[in-house]
Amino acid sequence: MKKQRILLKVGSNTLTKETNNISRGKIEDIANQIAQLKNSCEFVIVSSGAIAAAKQFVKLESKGKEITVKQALASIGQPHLIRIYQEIFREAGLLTSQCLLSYSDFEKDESKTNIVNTINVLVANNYIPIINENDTVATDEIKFGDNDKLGALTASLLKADLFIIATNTNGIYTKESIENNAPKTIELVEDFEALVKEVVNSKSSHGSGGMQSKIEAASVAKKSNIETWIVNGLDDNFIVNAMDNKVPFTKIK
Ligand SMILES: Nc1ncnc2c1ncn2[C@@H]1O[C@H](COP(=O)(O)OP(=O)(O)O)[C@@H](O)[C@H]1O
Ligand SMILES: N[C@@H](CCC(=O)OP(=O)(O)O)C(=O)O
Repeated sequence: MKKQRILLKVGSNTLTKETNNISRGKIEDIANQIAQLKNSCEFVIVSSGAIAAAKQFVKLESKGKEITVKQALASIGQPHLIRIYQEIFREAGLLTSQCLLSYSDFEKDESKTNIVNTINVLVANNYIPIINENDTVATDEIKFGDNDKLGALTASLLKADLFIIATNTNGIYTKESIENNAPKTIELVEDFEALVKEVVNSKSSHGSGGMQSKIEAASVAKKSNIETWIVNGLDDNFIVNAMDNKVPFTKIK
């Protein structure tokens, strides 16, 4: 049986469980779910969290631009982040690798071919690629938003069967329900144009793109006929529970 290829995007908020530290418990939760699903699904992860990881260890002095400090923090935090993934995934019997990509790589045919070839070999050998933006050379993600678009571009390039975005809400809520303080999930999106009107102008403490960038990412995936699920990564077992329809989340077909 051909395995379902899933591109999982995990934001800083999910990884820190909205605290100031990377949550080993959350990474364990992700590892346990992947281990549980490994006979039917193959995973590629786009993970943020490099800057959040660095902030645990250092405070940088700088008279330079804020963006440059963030790039330096990402460089310090990325190896820590990967070390934590590697330690925890290994305990769950899973192998991991690191790939650092930037938007411009998706504009060059040769780079695209190299990305696909490398990742296919990794996956065929049961390695789980953990992708982040190469923040030293590119500032798109840390300046404009988050890894949502990187996740969507990667899902399209790798011909994923499903794109899962883990964030800190039960998917996309209706605007009216947010305003009434009783958030209600839009479970199935068919009218994409109407969806954009539901976005409210807020984002979470560690996140940067808000729901707008998730919707844009979903539209990139949709163009490649990939379904996007926006799920609450703060909950334990969020992937398996969404697959079993046990929790509210947004499905964008
Ligand atoms: N319609 C909506 N439904 C749910 N969340 C929304 C909506 N509109 C805006 N948001 C905001 O988007 C946030 C999630 O995006 P973001 O902060 O970038 O998180 P992440 O780090 O997971 O990428 C939510 O916490 C919420 O504040
Ligand atoms: N690439 C950087 C920043 C990415 C970022 O902020 O993304 P997200 O948490 O998805 O809103 C990092 O790993 O810290």
